[in-house]
Amino acid sequence: MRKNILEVSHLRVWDEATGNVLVRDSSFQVRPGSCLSIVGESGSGKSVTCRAVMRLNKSGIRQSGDIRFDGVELGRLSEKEMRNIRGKQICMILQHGMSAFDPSRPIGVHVAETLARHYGWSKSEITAKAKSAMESVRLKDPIGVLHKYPHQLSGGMLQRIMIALALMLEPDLIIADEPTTALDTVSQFEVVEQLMALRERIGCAMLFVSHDLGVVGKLADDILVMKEGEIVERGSAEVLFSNARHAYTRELVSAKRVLHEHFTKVMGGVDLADR
Ligand SMILES: Nc1ncnc2c1ncn2[C@@H]1O[C@H](COP(=O)(O)OP(=O)(O)OP(=O)(O)O)[C@@H](O)[C@H]1O
Repeated sequence: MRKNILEVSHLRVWDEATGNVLVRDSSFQVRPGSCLSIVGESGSGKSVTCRAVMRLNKSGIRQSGDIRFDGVELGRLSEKEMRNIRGKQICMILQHGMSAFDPSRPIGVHVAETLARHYGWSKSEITAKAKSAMESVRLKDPIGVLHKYPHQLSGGMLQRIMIALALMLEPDLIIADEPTTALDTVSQFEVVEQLMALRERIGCAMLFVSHDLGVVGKLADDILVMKEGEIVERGSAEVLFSNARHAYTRELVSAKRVLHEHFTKVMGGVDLADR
């Protein structure tokens, strides 16, 4: 059997200024091609965990423990080596597309620079590949979109551009931190569909953070539940949804059911979650 693509052992993250521990002693693995979802209430340490893997927490935030990506201990890499891994081997899809793109430059410039940094493609090759990837995430008029600035596009469009970029970069791991939270319901479904298609096409693994268990149910093979910086439960999605052991997980699952029933009722009986 192939080794895990990501192995996190005894990750501890703390705020140097206050001494507050943000993640206590977190260990988990992601198998190649599988999706591990981290769920939990706001402030439980999900984003800090993702940023620790990417080594992107703010400078006052310290971390210890061992993070291995494809067998390589990321903590030992120089910042330059880490930059080569980010994007090409690990792609991050963030909650707000706006924060992922430079607001002062058209989207196409960002896309071209990212691709040129990792591949030696010519300008015309980049345009052709970007056009085809953007069409496959159902973005209309891709060339027009490449000329737009981030503020001229909707949140759902920016998320799909990030997914298109991941399609072109073909990373081994995608870290998606609440990629659907800021979107309206229709865009949420479109983005989840595209993330599922992306996994199918490039076979990448995924670390998927969300507090929306409906979305998690569509994507996750395995789930970690975090609370106050600690992993309080873990297991396969199937087992966790039907047979949660921890009271907190049961609360999450039943809150999801109530929301889901309410949603079905207000939609006049149409169950979008099962589309
Ligand atoms: N730059 C920072 N400086 C100090 N504390 C921070 C910083 N970033 C996050 N924290 C703290 O770390 C804890 C975990 O935050 P984190 O953003 O990981 O939570 P989360 O589970 O992702 O929540 P959400 O679902 O709201 O995004 C919180 O108590 C937060 O206040």
